[in-house]
Amino acid sequence: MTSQSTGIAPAHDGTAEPGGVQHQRVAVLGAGKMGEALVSGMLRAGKPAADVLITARRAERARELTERYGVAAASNAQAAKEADTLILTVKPQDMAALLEELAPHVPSDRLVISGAAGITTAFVAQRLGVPGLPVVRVMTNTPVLVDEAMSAISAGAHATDEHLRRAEEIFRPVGKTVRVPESQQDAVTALSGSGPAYFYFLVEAMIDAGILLGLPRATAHELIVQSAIGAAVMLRDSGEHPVKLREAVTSPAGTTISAIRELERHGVRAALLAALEAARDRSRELASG
Ligand SMILES: NC(=O)C1=CN([C@@H]2O[C@H](COP(=O)(O)OP(=O)(O)OC[C@H]3O[C@@H](n4cnc5c(N)ncnc54)[C@H](OP(=O)(O)O)[C@@H]3O)[C@@H](O)[C@H]2O)C=CC1
Ligand SMILES: O=C(O)[C@@H]1CCC=N1
Repeated sequence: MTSQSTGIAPAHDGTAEPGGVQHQRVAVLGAGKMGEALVSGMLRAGKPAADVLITARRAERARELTERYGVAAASNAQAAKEADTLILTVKPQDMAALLEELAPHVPSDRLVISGAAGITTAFVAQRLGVPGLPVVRVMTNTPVLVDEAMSAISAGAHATDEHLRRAEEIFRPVGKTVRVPESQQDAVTALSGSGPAYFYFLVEAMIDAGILLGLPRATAHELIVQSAIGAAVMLRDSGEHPVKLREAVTSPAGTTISAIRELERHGVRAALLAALEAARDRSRELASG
């Protein structure tokens, strides 16, 4: 473990600060892609850099983040001591090792938020071994980078409404939040956690179709990306069911129905059902390594 330590200000007494939990110190443990996105989101939302800590496995990565965001880097043990809320953003496969390292250092008044696919709050609580420790599980997604994340939040055995609200305060500024029972988190991971990848995949395939039809790649890209944005905004803002929106595009004996017939003939709907089921199953497996 080569976690870095740079000068960390004295620990905050979060409760003594005006503004409540906004002023509590948050540590992002394992600040990779998602961890960095969360750090940048918290700072965009107005959290002072002095209230955010990061940990990284590589010194170079820690330095990169401290230079880019002005946040302090700490070892995992220091972060557990200094921060009120610990957000774990390591890969599921690295979670057991991180928890083993953290276990001797986590005081019982910390809130632990796990953002890893498949990792249950029970997995985290059992390995930390701190009686009564509140653990919250959150599945967010990469649009956290543009403040359009979908984050689903679940309480572990000792997490109260207040803990869920603290998690929401962190994730709401970077998008939408919903509360779900933890039993739904593997399905959530398959839908919204991985979801952006499916849309990128579709866009990529449609751009290829544009090439097949003889369009320049740049033109195909612009046409499809703007169509995706327009469709997404209509889905969000019209409140209409997607079937209704699709029917409005689909003229009798027109072009769209010819395309839909091919999508159905090639089993695209069935492929999506199977794909998301596979993602849900993989999420279930991740806690077992
Ligand atoms: N990417 C996505 O779209 C989404 C990811 N998630 C979840 O978020 C988590 C992170 O994913 P992502 O950001 O893509 O992954 P990354 O690999 O980019 O980030 C994880 C980071 O944790 C670091 N790390 C590993 N072990 C330790 C340790 N013991 N101490 C400190 N740092 C450590 C890694 O270091 P190193 O660089 O050396 O490997 C890496 O930088 C995963 O659990 C994933 O399931 C959730 C929703 C969406
Ligand atoms: O692919 C993964 O495992 C992660 C979790 C959800 C999105 N990306």
